[in-house]
Amino acid sequence: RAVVAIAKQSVTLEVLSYHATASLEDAQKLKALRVPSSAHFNLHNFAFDDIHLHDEETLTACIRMFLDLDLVERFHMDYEVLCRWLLSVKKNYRNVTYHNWRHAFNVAQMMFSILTATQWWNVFGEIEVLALMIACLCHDLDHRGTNNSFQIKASSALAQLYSTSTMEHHHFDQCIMILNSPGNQFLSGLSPDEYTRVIKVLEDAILSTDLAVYFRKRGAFFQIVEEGPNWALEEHRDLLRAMLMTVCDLAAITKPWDVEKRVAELVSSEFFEQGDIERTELKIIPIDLMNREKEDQLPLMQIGFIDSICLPVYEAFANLSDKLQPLVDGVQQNRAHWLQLAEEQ
Ligand SMILES: CCCOc1ccc(S(=O)(=O)N2CCN(C)CC2)cc1-c1nc(CC)cc(=O)[nH]1
Ligand SMILES: [Zn+2]
Repeated sequence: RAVVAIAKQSVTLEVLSYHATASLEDAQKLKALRVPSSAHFNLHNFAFDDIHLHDEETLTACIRMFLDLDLVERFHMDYEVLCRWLLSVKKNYRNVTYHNWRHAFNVAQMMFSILTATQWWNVFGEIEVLALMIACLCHDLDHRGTNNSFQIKASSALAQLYSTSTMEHHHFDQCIMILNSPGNQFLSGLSPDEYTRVIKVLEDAILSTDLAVYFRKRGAFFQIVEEGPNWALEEHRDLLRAMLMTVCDLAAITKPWDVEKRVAELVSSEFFEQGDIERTELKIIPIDLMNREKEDQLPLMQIGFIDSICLPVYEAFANLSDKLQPLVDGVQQNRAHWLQLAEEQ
């Protein structure tokens, strides 16, 4: 009887772990695919738009970024395990309106294009580049389309676990769960010290995607940028990585108007969906940001978002590298579009 019980339990665990990670068959299919060049995907372009890519192509594009950053060779990655890990990460994003796999993929592409355009992959080093790319792909894992304040208001299981940066702690948790899952351990070629370092940088990077953390840290960052040349010093490195995560996370605001307009539509829909749940299930009136009845205020809210959150950090980065000036120009152009819409109201 004991044997049967153990057999049953292992089946249950297998089903659970199956649920959380991709199958070997799917990994072998991805492994067999050709991986087009970064030029084919337009991956070095700040104006990159994923809309024309099929899901499979987003995965081969991720492989292309890891290959071009020389991460596969340098960290002796087993190619099939890398494929399985990418599939598992994608599988652990829910089908929510905005915070889905496509958002994570776009954030990773922006990190790739910034690190290469500025040559900052040299400043950060291979371990930190590896950690930043993993962080971008994993930074919103298992997002439910609701924000931190909703978790607290709904006293969700996640809010019981983490009282601050609730979602971001959960995203990091999910990231570690996948990295430790059988068949997904694509970092097994790293030395123990290298692995420890990657996980530390990874945790800080994912946690810094909480805008509350960005607000807390950005003053010190702007000061360093003001002071001049020694922004690249080791002691400022973690602050730089934290700000870089925000820049990549919010990068839709820098994109050509047709992209920004489409993404803003997704962001507002997800906010309104949360507002609907707050109204029906939590019996509270949602804040304007999440209130469908205040939809007409959206252009003005975007202008406030641009002026108070976006422009300061994109301008600071453009001061560090003029290669990033196109990002500031993109934000300015979108600001003009939102202002035009606000004036038409
Ligand atoms: C597009 C629908 C309206 O979108 C917004 C409305 C208001 C503000 S806000 O700066 O006033 N502020 C941000 C901090 N919150 C805590 C309180 C509200 C931001 C956005 C917004 N956020 C994102 C990031 C997910 C992307 C984006 O495009 N727009
Ligand atoms: Zn995000």
